[in-house]
Amino acid sequence: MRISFTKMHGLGNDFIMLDRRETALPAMTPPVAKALADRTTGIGCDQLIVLEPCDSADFRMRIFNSDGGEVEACGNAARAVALLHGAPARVQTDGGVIALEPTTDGARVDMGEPRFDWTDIPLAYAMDTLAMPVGWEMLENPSAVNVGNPHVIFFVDDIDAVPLDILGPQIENDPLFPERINVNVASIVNREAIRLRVWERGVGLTRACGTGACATAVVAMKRGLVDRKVTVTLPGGDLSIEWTEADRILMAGPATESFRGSFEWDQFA
Ligand SMILES: N[C@@H](CCC[C@H](N)C(=O)O)C(=O)O
Repeated sequence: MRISFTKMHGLGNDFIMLDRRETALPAMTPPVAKALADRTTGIGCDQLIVLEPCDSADFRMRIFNSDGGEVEACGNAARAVALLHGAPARVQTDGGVIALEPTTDGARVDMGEPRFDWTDIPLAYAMDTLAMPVGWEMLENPSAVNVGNPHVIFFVDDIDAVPLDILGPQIENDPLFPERINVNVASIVNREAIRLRVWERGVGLTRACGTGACATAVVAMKRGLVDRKVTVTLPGGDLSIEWTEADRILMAGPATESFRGSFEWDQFA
């Protein structure tokens, strides 16, 4: 069976998008997602996104990391979905319902409410999630938050001096994080600007992580380091993040369609 896909990206964080909302396609599985995401033998992407019909919202968005694991949230892909859908929509994800709307240069997304309890991250045992009494070599005293998916955030003077390719996988797979974790290193530039690099759970270093930007912004706000609206600069570019008085995280930034193509399902199944 020949399957059509759209290749998209948000700040260089790239996606294969499959639309099952109106076309019957075979069900996605972790091994097929992993094979398609492989940059050497497949099409190649950081995340594979599947859109499906759903009763509780306008449609459902499923997210598979390049290691094949299905996860709850993806901020950059949410903006790409807004562009693909072309109209405001409420979208069911495994991390909750998000609301997205396309803009002239990308999309705006209401990512929902952050959760800070240690059971929400989740952590293996109770601790203060704003100032965690733990460390891995040069990375110490992080914060953790769940913004649909789990993040740990380290504030450092120089994000480029952190060997995130070495410490990222150690922290991602530490037993403190029973569902593994996305690892963020951030520097405060001023009260309205943050620099950020992310080691993504199930992927590795990416050009940008939308949920990482949301997670970093809200814990920086909670620590009193920045104002309630900031620009987060990632290797792939900038995102605007606001944490409203109504406890919603609003993200705005670009999204781009790269190309459309098709593949033979049996080649990857
Ligand atoms: N690229 C993403 C996050 C994708 C999921 C993440 N790797 C996880 O495992 O939770 C984003 O833009 O938010």
